[in-house]
Amino acid sequence: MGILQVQNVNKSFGGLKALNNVNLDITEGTVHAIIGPNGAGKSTLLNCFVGRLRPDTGTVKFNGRSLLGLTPHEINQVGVARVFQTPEIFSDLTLLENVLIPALAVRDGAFRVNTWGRVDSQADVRDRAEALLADVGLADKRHTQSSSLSRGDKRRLELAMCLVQQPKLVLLDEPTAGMSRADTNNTIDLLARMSEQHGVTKIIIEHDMHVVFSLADRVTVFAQGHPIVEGTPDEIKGDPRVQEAYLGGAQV
Ligand SMILES: Nc1ncnc2c1ncn2[C@@H]1O[C@H](COP(=O)(O)OP(=O)(O)OP(=O)(O)O)[C@@H](O)[C@H]1O
Repeated sequence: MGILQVQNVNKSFGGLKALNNVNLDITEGTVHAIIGPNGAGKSTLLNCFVGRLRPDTGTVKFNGRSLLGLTPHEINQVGVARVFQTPEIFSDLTLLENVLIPALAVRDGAFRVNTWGRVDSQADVRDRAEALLADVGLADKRHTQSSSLSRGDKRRLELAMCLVQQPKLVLLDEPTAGMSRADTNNTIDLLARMSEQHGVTKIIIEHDMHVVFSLADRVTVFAQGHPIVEGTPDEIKGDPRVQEAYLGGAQV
């Protein structure tokens, strides 16, 4: 049984069927990429995993437990974390403070102002936050205000904010969108190292095939709200159904 099981999920917006009978089984410890042309339903699916959208029908189970009806915070608490396309960080706070907030929130159930006052005495949480900032290459900047970071560094910070929660499943929405090739390659290296060190299961939505083929163990290709092909990167490369789905768009 996979760590995440999606069965017969449908989601419509008015007359538009964004997800059409989706079945997916994500194996624990793997990197699973979801690709497909614009409008194929990838983000809608991710939103159903994190409680931002509720499917019209079907089930989404994480470690055998239904996620449907849970709030985004509750889903976070059971071990599912999401890294957004646009980093969601607190610009006025330092990098270390940014990493401490989700660490304390996940430990205490919610972030409370009176908890903040005791942060310095929370050696375990602080040590973990500092270690993760070092992991993502931001140790030197830990006392810097986050608003001054480059886009690439902001994404690295968000990754540390995600991993400090010790999630079992991480959902990454276009982790290299808008990055230079050099920053993209650094992010690929970082994500690969994260898989080795933390063994976290990852679902990646990505348009950049270089990223997909560098990181993914399995790939599911979506078209018009439905998974049309699933396999290893080698299996889906050159599959005529995939080429057809993109209609001459991204070369797979
Ligand atoms: N909140 C919404 N209300 C109405 N239609 C929506 C909503 N969210 C998504 N859609 C539509 O559902 C379809 C699937 O969109 P979705 O964003 O899931 O695709 P995607 O594969 O993530 O695309 P992209 O790669 O461009 O991000 C699209 O036709 C989109 O316009």
